Amino acid sequence: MATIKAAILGFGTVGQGIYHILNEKRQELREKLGVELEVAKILVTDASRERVPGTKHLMTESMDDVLAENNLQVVFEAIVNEEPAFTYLKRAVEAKCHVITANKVMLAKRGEELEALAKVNGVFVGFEATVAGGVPIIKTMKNILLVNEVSCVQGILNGTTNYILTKMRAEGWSFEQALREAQQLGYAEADPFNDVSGQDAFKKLMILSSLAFGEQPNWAEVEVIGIDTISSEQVAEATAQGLRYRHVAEVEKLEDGTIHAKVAPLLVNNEHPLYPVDDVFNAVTMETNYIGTLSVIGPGAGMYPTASVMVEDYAEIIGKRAGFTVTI
Ligand SMILES: NC(=O)C1=CN([C@@H]2O[C@H](COP(=O)(O)OP(=O)(O)OC[C@H]3O[C@@H](n4cnc5c(N)ncnc54)[C@H](OP(=O)(O)O)[C@@H]3O)[C@@H](O)[C@H]2O)C=CC1
Ligand SMILES: N[C@@H](CC=O)C(=O)O
Repeated sequence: MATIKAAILGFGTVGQGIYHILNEKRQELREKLGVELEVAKILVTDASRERVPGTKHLMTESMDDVLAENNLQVVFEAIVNEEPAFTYLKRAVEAKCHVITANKVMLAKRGEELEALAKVNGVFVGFEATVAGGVPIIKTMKNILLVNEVSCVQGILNGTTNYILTKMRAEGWSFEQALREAQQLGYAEADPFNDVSGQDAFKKLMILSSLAFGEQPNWAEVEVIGIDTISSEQVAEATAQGLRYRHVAEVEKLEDGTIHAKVAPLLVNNEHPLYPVDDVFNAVTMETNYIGTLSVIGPGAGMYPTASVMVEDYAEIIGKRAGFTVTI
């Protein structure tokens, strides 16, 4: 049986999740895909620290070392920020590797460039994990767009902020306490300012805009308001009135063809579809011309939901490459 060699860039919450799932599902993946997968290298900033027992020999701090691996075919990327992630993935694509990323900061800005480069090099870019964690919004939207036009996308795109708002309301926790817990659970970004300021939801919204409309609005013109201005008193007051705070991202194509986007907290009553969406859950609603209104809901962050969709991307890419659809 042929062996596919893979590298994992970043070995924090998401990177470790990928490693665990690949190990736990090794045999099933081998049976479904007809190939063996071997994790050959793991890139981190500090290779002296063994995060998972038995992985020290795979660790490196050098992308040159990763790309020097003979016959490397797949690169999973779970590091942070636009650079050096984009440069690493560009080099991987030029070396004819398929790339699968969770990095929405990089993809929102450089996704089109990366996909164009991948096309030229005959490889695929998997990016399901960049938006809404374990919610399969990218593949759902790609399918819908085969037939439909999407006019508007709205939803909760950040798990950390929804978790914080839920805990402040339902448990009476302070903002700080809820954020600390979200960090411990692996939901928050390395710099959680990106979550609470709305920047993380904004980057995800821009990825959805590219997919739905083939373009993004001018970033400077998008109003982005986080949840860091909402006090415990405001949450309690809303609850007393039967209302809940939700952090909502929305992008729509107007009749004149312009794209309008906004990220901001919204007070909703019990008739609003986002009212029951609690905890780390995300929800995305699309308005389409043939299907009508469609929503997908699920865990928006965390080790296993995120890593799962990345391994699903891997299975889909390997299947496509071999000319078949992977089925259960
Ligand atoms: N956590 C989640 O629920 C989700 C996260 N994501 C995205 O996935 C990515 C990873 O997130 P997460 O796992 O939570 O983050 P972590 O902070 O837990 O892990 C980041 C990892 O990347 C490594 N790293 C960072 N910069 C570099 C670099 N320049 N070179 C080599 N390695 C580097 C770190 O190395 P070291 O260990 O040495 O510090 C660490 O292992 C981010 O882009 C995030 O936005 C997407 C969906 C959900
Ligand atoms: N920090 C992000 C992680 C997933 O993208 C979030 O909380 O949604």
